[in-house]
Amino acid sequence: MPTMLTDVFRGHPIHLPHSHQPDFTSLSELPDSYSWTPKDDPLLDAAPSPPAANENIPLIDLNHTDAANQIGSACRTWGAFQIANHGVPLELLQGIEFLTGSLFQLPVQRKLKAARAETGFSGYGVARISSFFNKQMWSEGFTITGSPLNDFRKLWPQHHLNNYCDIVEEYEEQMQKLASKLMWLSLTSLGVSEEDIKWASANSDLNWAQSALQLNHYPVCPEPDRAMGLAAHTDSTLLTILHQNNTAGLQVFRDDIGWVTVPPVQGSLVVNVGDLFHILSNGLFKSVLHRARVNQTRSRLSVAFLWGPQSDIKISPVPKLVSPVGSPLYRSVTWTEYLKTKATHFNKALSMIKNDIDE
Ligand SMILES: C=C1C[C@]23C[C@@]1(O)CC[C@H]2[C@@]12CCC[C@@](C)(C(=O)O1)[C@H]2[C@@H]3C(=O)O
Ligand SMILES: O=C(O)CCC(=O)C(=O)O
Ligand SMILES: [Fe+2]
Repeated sequence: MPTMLTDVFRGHPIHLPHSHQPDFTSLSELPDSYSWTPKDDPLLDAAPSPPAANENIPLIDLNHTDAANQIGSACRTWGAFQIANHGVPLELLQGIEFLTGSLFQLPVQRKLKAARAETGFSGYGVARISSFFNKQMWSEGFTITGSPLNDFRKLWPQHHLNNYCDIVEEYEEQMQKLASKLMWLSLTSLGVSEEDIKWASANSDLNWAQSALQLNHYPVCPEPDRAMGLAAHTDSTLLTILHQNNTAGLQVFRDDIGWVTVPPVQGSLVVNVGDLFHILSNGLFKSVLHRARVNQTRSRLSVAFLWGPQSDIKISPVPKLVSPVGSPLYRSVTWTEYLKTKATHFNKALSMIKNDIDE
């Protein structure tokens, strides 16, 4: 029986101060515990230098005949891109955004009834990565995997439940199909076909994949320049698909440029390459470092669909992408093993599974 995502953190309790979650709306000044300096995050002020300030991740039309190459190129240079004409109905994006908004509008005491347990996976709370930082993040989150019914029951009266569960189910189904399509488009650009990765066959019913939804809320903040919504991290996924509301905040990092803000484009979705796709592509696709900043006048919502393989699937560099004389850059790893490594070593997880290669 493969481990499900719900079991991943069983042996890895993380003490997270959910119960200290403030009522953000009541704070008119930024408490010191929320004020970040470069000591708390060395990349904090890596701003784009003026000549590069106009650079941005590409917006790719999925109906374009050259979409596969454009996606491949974006995965290599940015590790992120936006997509239009992705086929996910606008009403569904509006539906999940409405659900997310109404969840975070609930009083803190109600949200805490569905708090994520220390060894648990789903529910309400601060970001899992909070334990790696001295300062707190100006955000709250809600993680869902599988049916959200049990958690939603703790939040809402019966008459909302069917509708909200249907939205989540439909959203996950659409995202699942889209993620598989995007993975195959980007692999095609590298000359990799289904023959090369049998477990991920595009024609299978996606039984090999599993996912989680991360709902994020970044409340209005009295001093946004000193606060941090979600600290810099890479996702552990193959791919992450993100819907953001119409408030900017997501930033991606490029070594040669610095932090670049991803502007919200109505109806489009942001796609991030995660660590497992970086491994699968033998380092050709970049798992992108990203973070979320906050805003003084507008609150921000985002919904991240975190997508990876079932827990018994070993991910390793596709042999075709390892040069005939070279060796794979990474050892093989399952998503579960990787999430556990990440839960202990955070942003060092990827380098921990790197092979030692003699130059
Ligand atoms: C499957 C997962 C990926 C994730 C950890 C999680 O168990 C569920 C939440 C995900 C998330 C979202 C915010 C950033 C992140 C680093 C975190 O702390 O929780 C990611 C995790 C990840 O991709 O490693
Ligand atoms: O809110 C955002 O834009 C980023 C969210 C994110 O990175 C995540 O949930 O993993
Ligand atoms: Fe992320």
